[in-house]
Amino acid sequence: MRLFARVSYSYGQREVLKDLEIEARRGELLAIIGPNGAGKSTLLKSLVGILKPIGKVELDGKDLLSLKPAERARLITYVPQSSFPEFAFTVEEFVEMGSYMTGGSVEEALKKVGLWERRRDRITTLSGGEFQLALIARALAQGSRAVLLDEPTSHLDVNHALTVMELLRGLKAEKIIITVLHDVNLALEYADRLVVMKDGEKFWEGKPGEITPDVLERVYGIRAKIVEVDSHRVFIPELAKV
Ligand SMILES: Nc1ncnc2c1ncn2[C@@H]1O[C@H](COP(=O)(O)OP(=O)(O)OP(=O)(O)O)[C@@H](O)[C@H]1O
Repeated sequence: MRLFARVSYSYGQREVLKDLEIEARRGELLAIIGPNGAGKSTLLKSLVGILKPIGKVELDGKDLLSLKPAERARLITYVPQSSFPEFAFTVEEFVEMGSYMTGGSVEEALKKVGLWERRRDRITTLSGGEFQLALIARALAQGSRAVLLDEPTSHLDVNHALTVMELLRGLKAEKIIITVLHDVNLALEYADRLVVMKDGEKFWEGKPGEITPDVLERVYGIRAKIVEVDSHRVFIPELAKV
């Protein structure tokens, strides 16, 4: 399974994606990082067809931009930034919304994220971290080949953030997984490949082990170090801005 895209996108006169090329394959977790406003969410929305970019988006050679929504839903799924729901669905009903266009398995999705026991609870009774897992279950229930996630760990404590990242690591064997992350250390630890975005362009791409502090300093406009701790690479921003 392979997703390939080359896209530009403008909001009105303002071009926020500038002929950006991206490729993702099953078996590798691709993380997109970069500062606020770099265009990360716009890129994901362009890849899944929420926005209509100029260019091409292909999944296993199929042109996603020309497909009808129901056909596209079988191939690619978007997990939006978490915002807590106001409505009174049960967890199971919420996850069923993912499967209704494609007929994917709700039970399998709930079991995969560990919410099967909570399926009859109201979605509003879940914690923020559990709700994020429900969002991922809803995406899995869609049964698509590619899942694109927008900052799935942003409201989570470190334990829940690791749970989500472990889940994604487990899913990469069966699906194309692309995730936007704000936490550089989660990206360094879990991604097989990193795309660093700045001002609507790809600023750097490579393996997490290859990125240098200089790249992160230039893209985030800070001073930083990358140190090795127990054979993990850890990004440490210098706290006082110079
Ligand atoms: N609906 C919109 N209309 C006009 N401009 C928009 C719209 N959505 C986003 N933008 C602008 O496009 C640029 C890219 O936004 P985008 O949300 O893709 O960035 P991001 O990298 O995901 O940012 P963040 O990390 O803050 O979520 C920003 O300058 C933003 O202000």
